[in-house]
Amino acid sequence: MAQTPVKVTVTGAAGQIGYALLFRIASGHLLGADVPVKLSLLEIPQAVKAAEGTAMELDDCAFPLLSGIEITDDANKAFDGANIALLVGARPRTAGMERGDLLQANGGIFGPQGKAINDHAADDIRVLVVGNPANTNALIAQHSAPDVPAERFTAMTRLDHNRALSQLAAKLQVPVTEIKKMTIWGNHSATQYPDLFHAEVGGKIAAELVDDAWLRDTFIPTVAKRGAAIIEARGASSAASAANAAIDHVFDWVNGTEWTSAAIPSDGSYGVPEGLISSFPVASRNGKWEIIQGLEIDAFSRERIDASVRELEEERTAVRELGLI
Ligand SMILES: NC(=O)C1=CN([C@@H]2O[C@H](COP(=O)(O)OP(=O)(O)OC[C@H]3O[C@@H](n4cnc5c(N)ncnc54)[C@H](O)[C@@H]3O)[C@@H](O)[C@H]2O)C=CC1
Ligand SMILES: O=C([O-])CC(=O)C(=O)O
Repeated sequence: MAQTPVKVTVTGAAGQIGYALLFRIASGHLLGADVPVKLSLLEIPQAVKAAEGTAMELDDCAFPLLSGIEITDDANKAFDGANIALLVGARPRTAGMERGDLLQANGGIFGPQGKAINDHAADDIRVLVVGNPANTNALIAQHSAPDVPAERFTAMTRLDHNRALSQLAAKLQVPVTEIKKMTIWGNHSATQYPDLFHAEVGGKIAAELVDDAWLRDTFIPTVAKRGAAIIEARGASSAASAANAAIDHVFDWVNGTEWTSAAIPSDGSYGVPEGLISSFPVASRNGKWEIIQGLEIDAFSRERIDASVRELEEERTAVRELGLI
């Protein structure tokens, strides 16, 4: 008998990341080439028609693994029975908007979506938040879903991880596949810390293969500010690379990996306050993320991890004060 399709809900489905993401989910890249999927697209009412257009194109691909598509502006329907939720739709910061306004606006999206997940999703629901500010949006959704195990709420730093791999590979003139144990720590923001002191290239520590000035003044800021550089160059934020990273995150979560980066709820490891959704070096075993333990953190790394974690704490305090968590 054919396997029951996995229900994948994508919010912001008519947006630019949605357009790059849906076709790869439907063609088997999210879960595997033998796993049938059912897509559920959640959009705001004004964008439902555009999502319907994307669904027409999905139909026109005749993907063998795509067993159905539903489109709605009702979160309760969209997450009903969902096994995977990709929360992409978010309120972008616009001119004149204060940080508090941005958090409040996103609270109005991620709070109700978290509740709908809580009330309607399947027991094995896994949530990846892509929409910015991703870590704190994930925290808001998680707090609105008290019946879902907290560790099922994650935020995306895989794009930062992939950017770090690519920058280092270009510098050392090696294929990305030669780089192991790359880590992004902290927030998906300019304070994130891409760590070369645990990354290895051909068995050697990456930080020892590059000069200090390049690591500090070129590598770290290039990775951390890559999102802004893409916006500057394209006139729009990263879309296909963000979709690709979302695919990588979920594929590894479900199918396993020995080392990558993901923002997951802290258990207090590495001095990151419990409950913050912060990026760590992680493995995925038996369908669960585990923080890789036992790494030595020197003073240089400590300072940078702490700075990014401080920003996450400030965001948590701000959403607490707004009553969003
Ligand atoms: N974590 C990461 O590494 C990255 C995160 N991003 C973030 O991803 C988000 C989406 O980016 P794009 O697709 O380029 O934006 P976009 O503006 O093209 O699309 C967003 C879509 O979300 C929809 N939407 C808004 N509110 C919604 C709601 N309540 N329910 C359902 N849908 C809703 C909009 O109608 C729109 O179609 C942004 O917040 C962006 O900053 C982008 C790149 C990387
Ligand atoms: O700032 C944005 O919207 C895009 C973003 O997160 C990234 O490219 O890392």
